[in-house]
Amino acid sequence: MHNINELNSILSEADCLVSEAQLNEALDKMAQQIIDDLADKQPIVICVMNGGLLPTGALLQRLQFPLELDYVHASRYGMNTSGSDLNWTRYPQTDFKDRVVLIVDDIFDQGHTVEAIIKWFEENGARSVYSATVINKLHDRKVEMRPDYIGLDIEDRFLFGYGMDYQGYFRNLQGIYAVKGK
Ligand SMILES: O=P(O)(O)OC[C@H]1O[C@H](OP(=O)(O)OP(=O)(O)O)[C@H](O)[C@@H]1O
Ligand SMILES: Nc1nc2[nH]cnc2c(=O)[nH]1
Repeated sequence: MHNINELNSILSEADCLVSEAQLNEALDKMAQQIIDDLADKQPIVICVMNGGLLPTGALLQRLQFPLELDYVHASRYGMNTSGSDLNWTRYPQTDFKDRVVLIVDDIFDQGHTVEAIIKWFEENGARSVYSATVINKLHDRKVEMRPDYIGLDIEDRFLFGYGMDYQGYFRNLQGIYAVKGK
């Protein structure tokens, strides 16, 4: 457990890059695009834990059509930050063979996570795989593909809030912050 005074000063000194209102506007636009494309496709929405939790909940509230929900946990950070191999600790339980799948995550940074998850679903029998991330971080260290639905482009800093953690904390914030000086 971290010192609460240190955590509070990280938050109070951080730069707020995206407000709750800006997040909601971006989520509304993403949801409308998803509705236009998938409302008649009975997709399986896949939340990529842990970061995808808030974005998935926010999108689901805006998607009032027939869909199913499942989640995966597949992570490269903390294990091997340079490679694209994922450490899967939870596979989906819903039968997605020949189904349309929508992957939802918080951030598309280098893109290895979303790219590898899409590939896994495609190789294991999904009919088609779409992807959505609230944040796209702007830099030139990325994989070639891009998510089908992106909320906001953000500068290349260490971010937290709205799914993203600072040392395990602050995933719950209704805004996106950058650590001071980073
Ligand atoms: O685009 P990339 O460079 O691959 O990075 C993005 C991934 O990193 C974070 O997850 P992380 O593996 O840290 O796990 P978490 O969701 O539990 O925080 C985030 O939630 C994305 O899944
Ligand atoms: N918390 C956090 N996780 C990430 N995973 C990939 N990029 C980031 C980031 O900027 N912040």
